Amino acid sequence: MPRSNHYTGVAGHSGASSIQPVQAGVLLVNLGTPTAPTAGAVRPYLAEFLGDPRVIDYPRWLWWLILHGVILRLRPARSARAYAKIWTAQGSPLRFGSESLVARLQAELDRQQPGTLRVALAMRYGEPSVARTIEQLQHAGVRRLLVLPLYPQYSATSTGSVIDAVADTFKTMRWPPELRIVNDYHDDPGHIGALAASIEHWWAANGRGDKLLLSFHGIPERYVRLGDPYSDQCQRTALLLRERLHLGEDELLVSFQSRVGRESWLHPYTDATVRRLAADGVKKLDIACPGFAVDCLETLEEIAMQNRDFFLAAGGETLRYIPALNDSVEQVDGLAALVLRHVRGWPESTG
Ligand SMILES: C=CC1=C(C)c2cc3[nH]c(cc4nc(cc5[nH]c(cc1n2)c(C)c5CCC(=O)O)C(CCC(=O)O)=C4C)c(C)c3C=C
Ligand SMILES: [Fe+2]
Ligand SMILES: [Fe+2]
Repeated sequence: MPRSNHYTGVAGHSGASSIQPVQAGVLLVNLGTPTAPTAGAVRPYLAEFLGDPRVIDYPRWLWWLILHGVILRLRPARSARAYAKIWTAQGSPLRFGSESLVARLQAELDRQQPGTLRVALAMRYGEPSVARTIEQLQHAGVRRLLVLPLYPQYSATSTGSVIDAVADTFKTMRWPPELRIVNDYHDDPGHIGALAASIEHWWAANGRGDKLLLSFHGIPERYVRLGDPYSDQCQRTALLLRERLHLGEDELLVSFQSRVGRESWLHPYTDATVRRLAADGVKKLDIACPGFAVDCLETLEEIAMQNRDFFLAAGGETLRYIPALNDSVEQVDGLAALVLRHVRGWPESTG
């Protein structure tokens, strides 16, 4: 393949003069979501997501056979039924929640530092893609790019994959912008403060359960053995949050959800934990999912519906899901502070 055909030219940069000088682009990246709650729309989404070697690292030929021969025949219909339960008039919660967060973050950054930062949203899988969004920022004159994956805890399967997508895009550009990538913000004081405030506000409005369970998305334990810091970062977030909320060790628990496949994933599993708590006599259980910046299938369906049913069936009385930070003032303020810290030192001119 002639490499030169892949490069996007610098022509797009000429757009810079027609708008206010933009100092830096801020690219928020979330996972991505199907375009409709149907098997036909879920299949290509799952094919891209589960075809990513960062997510599933089996030998390509073997995994290709399993993925296309078995999983993509069965899972799309099942996942579509789950998506249908949380789909709204505005579409997928992950998508409109992320869009609203980006709009509010732009407004807040404009208020604090008028005209200097341009915020955009990309999805790791599906649209708007990382490649197309970076190219649009480049066309708008952005010569400095801060990438902020919306994953508070680093995992190679999530954040690492966003880094791949950015690197792949840069490979196609003749004149890529300067680059900074936030690896994680699991212990960022603004973020911990935002989580604590949102849980406290929710308790003030709705009362408090007997225990608070923090459920994080799981990953295979093998990935942690290979050096993924995800598990440590989840535990650290939980500890910092427990201290901020002044809770005892037995009042706040951690578990891991959304296991896929046969390998052993991070323990304890959320479904086994809610059943055990009910069996131990816990009647009112509150669950929050601090690893998810925005509500999505994994929180609204898996936690608020499926795990609620498990808890009630095992003898619990009420399981209440405390919403993600979404586009709240707490999240917007926390991320605005994080962004301003990370762009510090980038000079005024657009280069
Ligand atoms: C099979 C391997 C998977 C790994 C590893 C994994 C890690 C991981 N995922 C998130 C965040 C989200 N995952 C979401 C959905 C989802 N996750 C997997 C599989 C793995 N995730 C699948 C197959 C799906 C699709 C739904 C399904 O069929 O069950 C979502 C929600 C998307 C939405 O549209 O609402 C998020 C968000 C993280 C943070 C992570 C590693 C830490
Ligand atoms: Fe996932
Ligand atoms: Fe799930």
